[in-house]
Amino acid sequence: MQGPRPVVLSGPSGAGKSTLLKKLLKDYENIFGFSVSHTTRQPRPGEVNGKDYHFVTREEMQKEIDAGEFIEHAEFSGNMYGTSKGAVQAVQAQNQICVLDIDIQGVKNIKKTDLNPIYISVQPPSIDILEKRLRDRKTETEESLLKRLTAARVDLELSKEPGLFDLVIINDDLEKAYSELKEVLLEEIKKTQESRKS
Ligand SMILES: Nc1nc2c(ncn2[C@@H]2O[C@H](COP(=O)(O)OP(=O)(O)O)[C@@H](O)[C@H]2O)c(=O)[nH]1
Ligand SMILES: Nc1ncnc2c1ncn2[C@@H]1O[C@H](COP(=O)(O)OP(=O)(O)O)[C@@H](O)[C@H]1O
Repeated sequence: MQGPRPVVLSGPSGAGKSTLLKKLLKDYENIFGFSVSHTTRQPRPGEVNGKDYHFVTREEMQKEIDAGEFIEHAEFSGNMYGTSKGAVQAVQAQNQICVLDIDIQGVKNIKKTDLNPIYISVQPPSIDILEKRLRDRKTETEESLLKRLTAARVDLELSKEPGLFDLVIINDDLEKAYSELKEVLLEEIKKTQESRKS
């Protein structure tokens, strides 16, 4: 595949993936581009259709999956999520580093493709801290919060598989976690900046 290597950010819901990603996209506006996933979950206040997600019905999404338009898709906490070929192509067409925010099933399925990204797992310091962050975020009902915590335990267990991730970032202090993220991406950032000059 042409262009810079994509980046996969995975890890439990509430671990801080979106927070880290937003910082990265803000600091390196032209370097990184977000792969906008499809989902059947309801938008949260402030989320923008086409920017945070493509919000679709289950029927619409299944139709596109059947038509072969998705690189990967998964069921998470009662909703469908997936990366369309178009989402990745839109970023790569800009010669930007494509960043995907996907769950661990997505990671396993992306491994079967030729995308060849850098795999990073963002993890909380503990399950208790994760629960507090998810509660404080105030985006979930009690039911979806409990589902996310169950999925988080599974995620943390499966993430121990040797070689699954190139890097595990424990997101305790946000600035420290962000520095670790930038550090691992430095080479790709430099390459992309260089290619802009020539
Ligand atoms: N496999 C897969 N997972 C996704 C995709 N988009 C988002 N996810 C994952 O779905 C989970 C739930 O995402 P979301 O509902 O936005 O909740 P949040 O992570 O708590 O903000 C997270 O683990 C995301 O990484 C996708 O396209 N494919
Ligand atoms: N290092 C951190 N310390 C304290 N709170 C954090 C930290 N990182 C993220 N948060 C907060 O935790 C919540 C979950 O983070 P978020 O980025 O939404 O996680 P994810 O995208 O992985 O679901 C958010 O309210 C966010 O502001």
